[in-house]
Amino acid sequence: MKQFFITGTDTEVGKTHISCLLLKFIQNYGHRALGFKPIAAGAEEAFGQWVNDDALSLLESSNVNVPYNTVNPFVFAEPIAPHIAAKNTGKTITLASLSASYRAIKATDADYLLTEGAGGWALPINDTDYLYDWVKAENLPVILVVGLKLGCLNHALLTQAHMQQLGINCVGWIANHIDNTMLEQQANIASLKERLTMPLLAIAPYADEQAKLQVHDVLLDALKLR
Ligand SMILES: Nc1ncnc2c1ncn2[C@@H]1O[C@H](COP(=O)(O)OP(=O)(O)OP(=O)(O)O)[C@@H](O)[C@H]1O
Ligand SMILES: C[C@H](N)[C@H](N)CCCCCC(=O)O
Ligand SMILES: [Mg+2]
Repeated sequence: MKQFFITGTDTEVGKTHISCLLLKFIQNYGHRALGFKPIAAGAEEAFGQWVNDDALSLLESSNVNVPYNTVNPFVFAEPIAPHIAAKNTGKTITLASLSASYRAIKATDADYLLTEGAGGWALPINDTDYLYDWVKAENLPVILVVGLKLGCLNHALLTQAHMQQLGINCVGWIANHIDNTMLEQQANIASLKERLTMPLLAIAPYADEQAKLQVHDVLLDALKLR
């Protein structure tokens, strides 16, 4: 099973959007692809349980059928920082519980498992640990989604610097056009290409969910599709 962790330069930068496009892209190569959203904050009650839109989108874009709770083991009603939501509801997210949930979803027959983070790279999960501690413990290769907006240079460069400090294998970044009013979009992509040491894997246009990724050949290598 090939496994990747999808992080982003911030919350609301398109991690779910890109993860869903990647799941479909991988399926076009004849593989079984499944999404995992270990921690989600912001949910509504449906079918007698709390469900989160990201997890539902990932599930819809997957071609492996698994129960909701397997895709999203930690779900909180309030759209707030998950460690605060956990504290408010008397729950604790631990590295061990994340890994136990991960073992459960890895027991499926998926060829590809894409895990979407929550928020940006440095997401607290409890008083002491961060989601990146889990990514490191699981030794997951990472794909960084850069939401193109003013401020993304700082976010992308700091994220890269921290990943390098931790010895994380970031296989590449994806430029996601989330703000069609942004000035100098191409110059910003060029600035990132000059400064990020990992390859640009794809560019996602500003568009609805049917949008196609502009795929660079390196994406196939990064995803081990060839
Ligand atoms: N390429 C795009 N073009 C237009 N809208 C986009 C694009 N990518 C994302 N969006 C929109 O931006 C919003 C945030 O995207 P998305 O939910 O994928 O972000 P996220 O990083 O997964 O957020 P979260 O931190 O909540 O998980 C959504 O409304 C989504 O539809
Ligand atoms: C609710 C939101 N959409 C995400 N699911 C959670 C974002 C957490 C951000 C934490 C932070 O860095 O401040
Ligand atoms: Mg999301």
